[in-house]
Amino acid sequence: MFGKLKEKLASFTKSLDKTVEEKAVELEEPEVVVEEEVVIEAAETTDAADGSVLELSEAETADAAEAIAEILEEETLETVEKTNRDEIEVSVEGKIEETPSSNNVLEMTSETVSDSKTGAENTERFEPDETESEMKKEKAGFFGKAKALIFDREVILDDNDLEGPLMELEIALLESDLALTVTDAIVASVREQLSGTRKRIGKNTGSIVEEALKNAILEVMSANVFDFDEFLEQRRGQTVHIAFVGINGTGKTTSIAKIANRLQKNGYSVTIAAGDTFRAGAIDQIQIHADRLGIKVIKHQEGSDPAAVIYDALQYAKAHKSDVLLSDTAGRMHTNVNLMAQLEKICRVSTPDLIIFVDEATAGNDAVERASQFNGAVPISGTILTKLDADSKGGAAISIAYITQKPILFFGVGQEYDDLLKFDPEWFAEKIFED
Ligand SMILES: Nc1nc2c(ncn2[C@@H]2O[C@H](COP(=O)(O)OP(=O)(O)OP(=O)(O)O)[C@@H](O)[C@H]2O)c(=O)[nH]1
Repeated sequence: MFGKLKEKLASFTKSLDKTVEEKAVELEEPEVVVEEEVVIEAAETTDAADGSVLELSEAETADAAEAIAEILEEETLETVEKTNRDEIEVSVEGKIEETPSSNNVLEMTSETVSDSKTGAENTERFEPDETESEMKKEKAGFFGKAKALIFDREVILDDNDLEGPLMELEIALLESDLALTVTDAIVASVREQLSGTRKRIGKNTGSIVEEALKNAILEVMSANVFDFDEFLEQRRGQTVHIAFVGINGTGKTTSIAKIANRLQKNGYSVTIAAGDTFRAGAIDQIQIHADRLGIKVIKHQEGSDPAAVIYDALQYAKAHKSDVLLSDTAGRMHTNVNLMAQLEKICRVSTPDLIIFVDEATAGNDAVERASQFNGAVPISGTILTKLDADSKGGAAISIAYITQKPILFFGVGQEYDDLLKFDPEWFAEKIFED
């Protein structure tokens, strides 16, 4: 899902990660953030038989080796060369080995680094007459500090650093069918979050960029978040009328069937109004779904006044204490003035509690434009975006709530009745960043 958008966002994060990495500085006086006990415990519990080899987990050893490698500056090596003490070799295969030094020169290879940090303090620590257990603790303490050095870094990005990557982000979003205003809002939010502020980044540079982008997307997608289930729950005992509007063929009828199925599973009784009297076969189509689900359909002849059908259906639903009435309407182009006027009439006569706009995610910016136009004609309560399972770029899903200032309610993700996901901005944001 959202393959192309993911790809483009990943390219932006990668490019900015590189800048972050380049600008990251180690903190001069790091706090010891590593739990030393963990290292001590690992070392003590896996002592080799001869007592000279301490086993660490692979990850800890890799971290320790990386940490030590980082802090072994030339100057440090010189200091160590001067000290007459035991050497500690850390190999990336997972062992810390104490080896009595045959001479006082330390060798560093890509696989092996030697403990040194700063001379005097460590010279004292590794005196040969210390007990083994004390030595282990000291080593662990050293690794803790060494790791802290590497893990505790920070970065400050300025506008110059962000300019190139943010331009890349803007293009990526526009190419993913995001509306211009939404793109601008996301770029501005990312800039605001990253520019000028000190960011502690620890070891993982990637997370701050991804986090900023995720926050920005969440911000624009969370317009007037509305809980459909809660809305219905608060109205139990009344007949809630929900009308579905949109253009032709976007999945309105199928979405009505999916919602009906979901409502029934949640214990609501449902009636359907066959309000698409315009398209040949539309009444039969909704009837087929209703038969499968065991739902009563109120219908008139093809070509009759849809407002009248829906009005009748509402009276029926109320009289039969149906919890929810779902009204289908004919698909119409948002540009067709007469049909949009007819839609206004339907909504005036039957006063729906919710008007749900249905469009397909694959339509990208067109869907956003249509949502905006429908919302101008009748006050939509929210959107169902269908066909997210098809190759949508993801832009419409991000833009539509921001442009209409009405929430996305559900995503259609297939042709089966259960292929309906309740919208959750967090889920969406996770989805576009998952591997
Ligand atoms: N892949 C996929 N197909 C869907 C989804 N929702 C609907 N469809 C398919 O889209 C096609 C059109 O769906 P309809 O429900 O007939 O669309 P409509 O908006 O009612 O069409 P009109 O009656 O012409 O206004 C059908 O083949 C559906 O099975 C979805 O979420 N994913």
